[in-house]
Parts: sequence; structure tokens; C-alpha cells
Amino acid sequence: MRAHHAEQIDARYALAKEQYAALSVDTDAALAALRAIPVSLHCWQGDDVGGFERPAATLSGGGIQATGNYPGKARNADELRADLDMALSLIPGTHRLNLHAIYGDFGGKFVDRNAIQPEHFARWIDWAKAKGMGMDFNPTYFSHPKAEDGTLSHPDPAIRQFWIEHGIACRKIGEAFGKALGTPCVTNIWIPDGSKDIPVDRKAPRERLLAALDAILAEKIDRRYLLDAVESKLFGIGSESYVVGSHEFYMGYAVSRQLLLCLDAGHFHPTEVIFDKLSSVLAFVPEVLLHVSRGVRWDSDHVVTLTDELQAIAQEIIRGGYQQRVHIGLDFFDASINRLAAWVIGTRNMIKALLLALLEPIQTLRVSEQNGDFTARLAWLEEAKTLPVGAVWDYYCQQQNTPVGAAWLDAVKTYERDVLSKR
Ligand SMILES: C[C@H](O)[C@H](O)[C@@H](O)C(=O)CO
Ligand SMILES: [Mn+2]
Repeated sequence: MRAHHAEQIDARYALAKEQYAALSVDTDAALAALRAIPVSLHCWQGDDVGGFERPAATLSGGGIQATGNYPGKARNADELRADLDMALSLIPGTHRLNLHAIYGDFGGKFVDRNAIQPEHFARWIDWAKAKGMGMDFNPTYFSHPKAEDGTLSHPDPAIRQFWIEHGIACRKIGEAFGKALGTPCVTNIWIPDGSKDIPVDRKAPRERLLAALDAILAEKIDRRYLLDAVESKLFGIGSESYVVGSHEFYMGYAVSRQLLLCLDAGHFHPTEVIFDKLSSVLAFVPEVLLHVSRGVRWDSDHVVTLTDELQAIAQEIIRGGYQQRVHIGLDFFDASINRLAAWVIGTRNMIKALLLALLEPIQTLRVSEQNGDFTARLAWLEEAKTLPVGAVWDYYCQQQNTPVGAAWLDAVKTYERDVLSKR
């Protein structure tokens, strides 16, 4: 029965391949290109951004929130690894893991943020190495008593120094990941510093942040191991009137220091989109980190769905040939649905969007545009939407030994019954 199903998938793929070939699209080449694009899965979807610094730690402050109370969240790093193993088995391709600093294996001891070391992440390195995956990293500038009213822009030099030391420690950990795994670790700095109501002094915190970032980044680390990124935000919960690390601040900083700029899809005005920023920003910074997310009203972090914006982001990456310069990371946290399903839905959607972009009849589109035939350009952009991408996607999932169609949901439900419900 399964073999028959597999034959049907092959047959549907053969027909789709012919249809795309008639438009000069090589589906085999598209799938080979797709396999080479990793998506960095964010560890924090697995436990609502709690981390494992202390037993039963929860997210506090930072202007971010995971709403919902779905049962079965990971309570320690072993459970998180098991959940990730399960989720990754349902996602085609080889991807990456994006860890936050609060997710170390701390062995039951409290290790403060400025004292974390690569050894606290040795088990993650072994886990990733065994899977042939790369890892990315983030200092954690929230959920800590010293982060209650600012971090790198804090007026108190002692507090700033503590967080500078955390940033330095995290870059060392990122470097260790890069060395051990043979692929550079993108280490992304995001801080929540800001103000609920209208500040009088917008200047001094930004000057302090700039100096603190320079102190963190003072040591040059080989780009074969570590890539530094900085992430802006428009507003957070409790920082509605002012965010120190605004877009203009980090854009200027990344350009002047030639760092990666992180563009989080949920960090701009509600109707502002990031796809059109890629070709602009990449004219001035060497590489970009994406935090692919879905903003809904005030929340920047809903599970990624196959929206127009997601498709446009993927199109810009592929059309621009930016696969080596754009690092795709995910950033959402939803505690109201099965957390593994959230990873699987969001990641599969990201990959589907890339596949759609790789299957565009790009030659026809480009020639139409070059000839000024905008009628044909619009016509083909619309025709492309109903080409048989589903047949190519199913074939890819089968080829990668991952469930075809919604079969992944059965696996998640079984895992929920056998594992998550017992936590
Ligand atoms: C947990 C992450 O650091 C966080 O989501 C950050 O990337 C962000 O986007 C904050 O809104
Ligand atoms: Mn983000």
C-alpha cells in the first residue's frame, strides 16, 4: 500500500517535472538547490523561552511573551533535544539549531550569564555534530534580575559591564560551535532596552549601547567560526515609546562595523514588510540574518504561515542569488498549540516558500520585464501560483524520508500521547 502511494507520488512528480520543463524550470535542480538551504530552528519554541538556568524557569521581562498553556513543554535540555529530534524527523532537509544562552546543560548548578562557557554547551555540540547540523547562538538579555530596567544601555556602569561580559562569553561559545561543527555560528545580539513612556533623553542610552557593543565586539574572531549579528525592534511590551536598539541604530552600526544585520519580520510597523529591505540592506552589509516570524497586531511572534510576505522573502533570496549571504532563522513562540507542531508547521512553510521561489518561471518573468511587457510579467506571476508545486513538494518530502502531506501530524499526535502527555 505504501509502495503504491510512493509510486503515485513519483508519477505526479514526473508530470509536474514536464509541466515545469515547458517553462524552462528544472525541478531536479530546484530540489538540489533547496537541499542546500538550511533553516535555523529556534530552540525557544520548545519551552516558551524559559530556558534551563534554574528548574522551572520561565520567561520574564524583555517585552516579549509566550501566551498559552499547552501541556508537555520541555523541562530540561534532554527533553528539548528529544522534541527537536522528533520535529526534525518531520522536516525535509538538513537544518541548523539556534540556541539561546539560557539553554545550556548547567548540571543543576546556577551559572550566571557572565560565566557561561563552551563546556556548558558541549552536549548540544555533540548532538548537532551527530546530526551533521550547524548551530547558531544568542546572548540572553532578559529573564534576569540585572535586566529589569535595561542591559547594555543601562546608566549603571556595573550593570552594563555585567552584560558586556555576557556578550563576550557568548561570542566565545559561538566561536566554539563554529570550530566544532565546521560552519560559522551566527551569534545575534538583541536587547530589550527601552521605555514605556516618552523619554526625555533618547541620546545617552544609544551612546552607551554603541560603546558597549564596541566593547563586546572588540576581539576579532575568525569569520570561518563566528558571524556577529545585531537585531533591532520597533517596540515591545513596556517599551512602546522608545527602543534603544532601533532599526536606524543597528542599520548604522552594522554598516559601520560590517556586521550582519538581523531583520525580524515582526519588528517593524504592522504593515511594514522586510522582503523589500533585503536588496537595499545587502548593498551595504556583508550578510543578513533573518528572523522569520509573523506579526499579528502587537505580537511579533506568531507561527510562520505561508503568507504573501513569506513567499516574497523567499523570492527575494532566490531571485537575488543571496543564498550564501542570507541566513534564515525562525523566531516565534506559541504556547497555545503543540510546540513541536509549531516548529514543523513554521519550518515546512519556510521551506515550501523557498521551493515556490525556486520553481518560478524566472526566465519568462525576467524577459517580460526586460522587454517592458508588464502584462506578460503580471500574467506569469499569477499563472505561477497554480503550477503543480504540491507534487514537487510531496516528492521532496518522500525523497528526504519525511512524511508526505499532513502525515507528519499523526506522528506528532502519537508523540504527544506517548511522551508529552506524561511530562
Ligand atoms: C528570544 C529572541 O531573542 C527574541 O525573540 C528576539 O529575537 C526578538 O525577536 C525579540 O522580540
Ligand atoms: Mn527576533
